[in-house]
Amino acid sequence: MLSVPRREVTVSIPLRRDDGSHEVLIGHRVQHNFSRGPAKGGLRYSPDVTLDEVRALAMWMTWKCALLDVPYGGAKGGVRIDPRIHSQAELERVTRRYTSEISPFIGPERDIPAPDIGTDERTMAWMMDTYSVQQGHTVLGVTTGKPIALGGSLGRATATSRGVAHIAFSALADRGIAVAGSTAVVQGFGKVGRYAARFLAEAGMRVVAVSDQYGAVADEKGLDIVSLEAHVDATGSVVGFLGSDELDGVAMLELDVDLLVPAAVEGVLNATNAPRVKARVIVEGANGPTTPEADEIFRSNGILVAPDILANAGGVVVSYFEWVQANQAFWWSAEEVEARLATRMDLAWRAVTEHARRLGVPLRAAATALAVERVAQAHLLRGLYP
Ligand SMILES: NC(=O)C1=CN([C@@H]2O[C@H](COP(=O)(O)OP(=O)(O)OC[C@H]3O[C@@H](n4cnc5c(N)ncnc54)[C@H](OP(=O)(O)O)[C@@H]3O)[C@@H](O)[C@H]2O)C=CC1
Ligand SMILES: O=C(O)CCC(=O)C(=O)O
Repeated sequence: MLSVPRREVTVSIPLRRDDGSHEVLIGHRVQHNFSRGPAKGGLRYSPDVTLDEVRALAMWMTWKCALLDVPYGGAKGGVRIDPRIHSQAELERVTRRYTSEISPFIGPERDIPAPDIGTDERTMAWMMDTYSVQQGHTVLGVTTGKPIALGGSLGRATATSRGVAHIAFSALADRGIAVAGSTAVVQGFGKVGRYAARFLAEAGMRVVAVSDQYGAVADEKGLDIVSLEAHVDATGSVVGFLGSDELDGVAMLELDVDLLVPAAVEGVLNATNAPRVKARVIVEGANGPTTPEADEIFRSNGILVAPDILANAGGVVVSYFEWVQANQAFWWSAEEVEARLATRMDLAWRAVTEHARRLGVPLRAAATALAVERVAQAHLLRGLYP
């Protein structure tokens, strides 16, 4: 039961473009597991989305939620669309139609979407509104990652990156590397990469290179992340940042640094480039950035890899906090959110490293084993054929 999704929904989404033409898009929502509670996971807008990718991402959500002990199963959604070539009005129409199509399967007690690649708090607001209109009343708990003014939680926008930074500091300490003065590279400058770079720099690390889809920029003295954020807001890319050197985004992954944070897409660390990766520690901000072949190479080369289901779990932890707050209509301070997030990340880091030592396996195997055990236990306690 754990090796296959419990439910998969594929929908056709007719879109009227602003110029009057029409196209039909494909969307998916895969619910991998409900044993520990409602399904939970992001919604991705990307031209590369496939059902198989969404299946894998949904399964990772199940393990992530179990590892961090949030009371959810796992799900993921995807629409095959390039959000960069569509207007806001078109994206709104797509989001509303996709939500209508999947609305029998979502809800605060069923499945709770959140942002992922290519979606944001506005997408979650449209989804919440569409679902609420169908229900006849406002249902704040149907999505997370919403705007603060509409039932979002303080700290959700930065939560994944805070968790990544938290795990990065623990992993560097594990390798005896002092945070202040050490070097880092961050791939991806979106919702996760941008704040991860900011938090690493704030802690005194030299972030020597970052990238996006258009290329990479580098500065061996350490990039000024606050100015870089302003440049990205103004131009839409890291490329062309004043005073930086241009670099190939793939070659950037092979720089000799203490920490590498892939925070973009799957499979970027693979059998081809893994033998050339020189980072001492890799902390997976993205889901699935390392292929199994690369993982094996990192293991034999002594590189410590903090796996995605641990390293990027801060987002779903604060999504859980948002859902709890929305369902109770009682809001926490940013300090409360961040303190609770730090406690959970710390507990998970300790549990995984202790399990890894006990079993004599890498962190990914230990994290997965712990998570699968928890889900299997819940599944069996409900009865073999629930
Ligand atoms: N958002 C969240 O809370 C969570 C996200 N994740 C995972 O983190 C990863 C990033 O998600 P998120 O930040 O939300 O997504 P965003 O869409 O906000 O950002 C994605 C970033 O990756 C860049 N990118 C895409 N392809 C490449 C490439 N080939 N090389 C370099 N950069 C690239 C994009 O570039 P450009 O800006 O040019 O488009 C963008 O900067 C995904 O794997 C996601 O599943 C995991 C847990 C939670
Ligand atoms: O916040 C959430 O519910 C899920 C975030 C997500 O998609 C992920 O962790 O990969």
